[in-house]
Amino acid sequence: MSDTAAIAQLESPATGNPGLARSLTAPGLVAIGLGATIGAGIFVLTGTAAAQYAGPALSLSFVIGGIACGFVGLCYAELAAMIPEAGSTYTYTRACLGVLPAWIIGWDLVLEFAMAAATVAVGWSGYAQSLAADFGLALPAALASAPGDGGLVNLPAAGIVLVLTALLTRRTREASLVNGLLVVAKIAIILAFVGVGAVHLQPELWHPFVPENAGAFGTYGWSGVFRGAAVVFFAFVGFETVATAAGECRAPQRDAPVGLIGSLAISTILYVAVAAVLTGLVPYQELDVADPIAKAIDRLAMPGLAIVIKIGALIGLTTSALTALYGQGRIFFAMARDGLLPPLFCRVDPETRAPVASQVVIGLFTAAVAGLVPIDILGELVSIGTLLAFSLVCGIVLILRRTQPDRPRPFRVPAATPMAVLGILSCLVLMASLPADTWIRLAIWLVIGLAIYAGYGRHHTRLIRAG
Ligand SMILES: NC(=[NH2+])NCCC[C@H](N)C(=O)O
Repeated sequence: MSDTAAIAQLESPATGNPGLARSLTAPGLVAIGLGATIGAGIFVLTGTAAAQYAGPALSLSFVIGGIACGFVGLCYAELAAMIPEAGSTYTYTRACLGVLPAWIIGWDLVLEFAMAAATVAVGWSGYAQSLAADFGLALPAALASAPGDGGLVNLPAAGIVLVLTALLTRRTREASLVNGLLVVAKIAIILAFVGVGAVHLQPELWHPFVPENAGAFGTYGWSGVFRGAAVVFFAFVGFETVATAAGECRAPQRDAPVGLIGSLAISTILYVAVAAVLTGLVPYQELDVADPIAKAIDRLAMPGLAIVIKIGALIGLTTSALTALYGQGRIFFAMARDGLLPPLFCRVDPETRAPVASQVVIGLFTAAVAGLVPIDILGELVSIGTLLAFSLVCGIVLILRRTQPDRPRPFRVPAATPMAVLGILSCLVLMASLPADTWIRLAIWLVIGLAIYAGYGRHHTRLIRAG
């Protein structure tokens, strides 16, 4: 569980609460960012992205993703420092554009959070099964993967979501220390992989660096590099969690951007290194597996290390899924308070002060998704949903510079107009690189959201505003 700031805010629903301790410094923010960010993207999706889209050029895909997030990160920093109710994209949209756009974005954020949690859970299941196999244990095939992947239900994926949900219904105050330790463990594992792998590299596997396009957009070639970037964009999702903690840092104008860009830079460097090592150890065509890092280590015939790495991956995936589930609870909390969702979602348990009912509903939904949908479909849906939210954040920065030029901005994006426009453009390019199916799924998701708004939110926000 990474962001204590968010927890504190949830525990005292009056947002902008003066009681929030301003205790976080830049390194603490960087740790929050890394805790929320490093997970299934690097441990799982790198495999398919290299095998199906980018080949060895996957490291370049990560560079592209990192640059796009850099523009967006600066925009987040400006909004986080400016709108003290810094919650999430939902809160910014609600404050700047009104109820309907806020609902659309809030609904879109379900992709970025609940669906991300489901994606990570499927990745967790892959590593857990791979670890169990090292000890001769295996699940019946029907319980090992989703229907689209040849099973009936992915039981470990659904199970981990339910376990984490149970955790989230409890008090989570001392979470930050634990988070710090887990982040260190996660990074140590990645560095160990990069270090050991670097010694055994077979550079000839990097040639050709950009494999020739196989005749369809996105299958290798430069379009494959961009599709790879759009798919592994998932790996960057979560760095913006730092923005939610801006209200708790000592000097937000300095620390928020350092925290955002710092955690982004560190994760980008780690990702590029992992992608390079991975594709230098295993022919990219063979990486189409649920546990690519483990597969690479298996080749080195170091069984001890393989087990350590798998455990490390499981730890990393657990924190990533936990923060995503937690963040979803918090977004629904804000939306329910505005009347866009039933009051159940902002009910806080008097004893644990956690939004218990809401976490349970979210947990059941997410567990079902994790049990039934294959990881590539989920990951791409998360990427497109997040890219949409990110481009909106850049747009809001631009709109507010027009409409509210005098509002105090403790942090200002340098060269705001070009930066925000570049942010929007890079998000759009990545979205455009995703398969048509993903666009259709996004459209269906948004239509369902609009129907719910018409049937529920529209009437209830009016009531709340009138009362
Ligand atoms: N707040 C979130 N949406 N968290 C999910 C983050 C997913 C993370 N980037 C990963 O690769 O596992």
